[in-house]
Amino acid sequence: MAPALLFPFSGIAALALALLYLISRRCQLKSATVTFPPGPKSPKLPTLDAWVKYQEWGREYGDFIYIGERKMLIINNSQVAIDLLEKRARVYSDREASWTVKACGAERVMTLQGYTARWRSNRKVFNQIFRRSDSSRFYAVQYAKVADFLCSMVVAPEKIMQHTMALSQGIMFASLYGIDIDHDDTLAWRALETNNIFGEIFLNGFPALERFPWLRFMPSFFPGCGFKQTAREFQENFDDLDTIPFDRAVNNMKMGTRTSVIAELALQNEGRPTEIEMIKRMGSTSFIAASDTTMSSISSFLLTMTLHPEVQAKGQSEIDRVIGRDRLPTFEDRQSLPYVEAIYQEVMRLHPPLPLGIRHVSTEDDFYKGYHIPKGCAVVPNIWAMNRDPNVYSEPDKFIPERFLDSPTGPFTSINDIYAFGFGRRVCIGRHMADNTVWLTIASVLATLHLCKAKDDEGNEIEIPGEFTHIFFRHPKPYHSSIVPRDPQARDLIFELK
Ligand code: HEM
Repeated sequence: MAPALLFPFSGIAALALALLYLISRRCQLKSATVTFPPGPKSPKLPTLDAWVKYQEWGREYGDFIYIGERKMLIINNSQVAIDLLEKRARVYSDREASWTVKACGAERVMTLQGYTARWRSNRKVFNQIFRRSDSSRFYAVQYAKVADFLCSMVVAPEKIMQHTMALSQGIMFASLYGIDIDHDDTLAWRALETNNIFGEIFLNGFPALERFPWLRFMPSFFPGCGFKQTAREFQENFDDLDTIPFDRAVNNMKMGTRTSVIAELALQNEGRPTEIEMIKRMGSTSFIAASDTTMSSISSFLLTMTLHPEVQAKGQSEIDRVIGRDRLPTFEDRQSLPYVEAIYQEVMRLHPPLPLGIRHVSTEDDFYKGYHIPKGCAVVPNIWAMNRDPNVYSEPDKFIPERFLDSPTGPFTSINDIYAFGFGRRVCIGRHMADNTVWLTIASVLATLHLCKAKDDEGNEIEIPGEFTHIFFRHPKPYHSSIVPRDPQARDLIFELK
């Protein structure tokens, strides 16, 4: 038979097969006595260190736990996360559309948008800026801001937290808008406040509103409507973050004083209001998504170096051997510094800034390992537990960078293996930039600074409890330490850069 004649039959056959597949899948779903994955019945969900509790439940119920009452699946095992969130990304890439998100107008933040055409368009805009192949466009800012950071750490080491936040925020503002901001700039405060509310939105939402959605129609003074004030603050802060830096960047370019990634994108899209809105939102969302996370990773590194002087010394000696003492590390040196890489990997393993990632939501009924996962299920990747899986990591709670040197793949693995950046189609879009910022900071601090415990008036070391925050974003709590240049040569190097 001629191929042209075969065509309609093969089309019909394909259709019939697809139909059969759908029917058999439906039957599969129906015939099964719908067994949900195991999990505690009506548990009280923890608000503090939830990742630890979920890990404990994992020991009792297995690698994935279902909380029926909440339609929530908690994943404690990386292979399960890969199977569902990556291999079945078509089904598991939605986000929760809560009343809280709506009340805050937070659907404009890409991170919270459903798996829709709007999200896809936004992700394309982000990708134009943050794709791996263009990461080098941020190098100059990253070098400059890390150099500033080293100076600040020497000048006022007691303000370690402020400097770390200023570094994370500063890199983002300068990279996108070409603007330098101080940590006390209004925009920096706006971002911090917005992030705090963001944490609240992610964590539990506004419980009263979630329970009684009709409260959204009530005035602010109505009992239970306190959330309205928070929602208003979020919107106002976000409006400012959307517009103030964007306008400054565009003005700077018009005046010919400074160009920037955002201003150039805006120019290319002049007269296209929808695109301009997306670009504005890309800026503010990046800023919010980047600040606490990057700050957390760098803070965790600083704390671990203070607590593990032997690791710090090994990192320093690798840098001295490979690079010498008369310059700072650059991105070109990265592949020659396996121990520094192992330190970076170990920080990201033990201290993921978002221990529970960001929930994905399923858009179809699904079956996995004989269990039913219903449509609309919120899937919580417990990155914290995955990274402490005793079947993958020996002595998982200990900080041992050598584990990456000794692993068959070595420390230079794919960025996709760093679960701290999330999974599948929703994986962190800024991960290449973040990876570079955190690595460069680690290498530069090791090259120039000495971190150790502070001493009291009697010369005794002040113990560091090594505590971390417990809610949503996880980062070290303030502690006392001593930060000084490694020696006069390092001091000169730091101040020469200024
Ligand atoms: C150490 C730093 C960072 C960490 C640990 C981190 C981690 C994460 C995680 C866990 C997610 C959720 C992924 C998922 O849903 O599976 C995420 C999403 C996201 N991140 Fe990051 N992030 C970091 C830095 C950044 C930076 C610098 C940007 C700048 C653009 C950024 C922008 C975003 C955005 C926009 C999303 C939402 C993606 C989406 O929903 O499609 N992040 N990040």
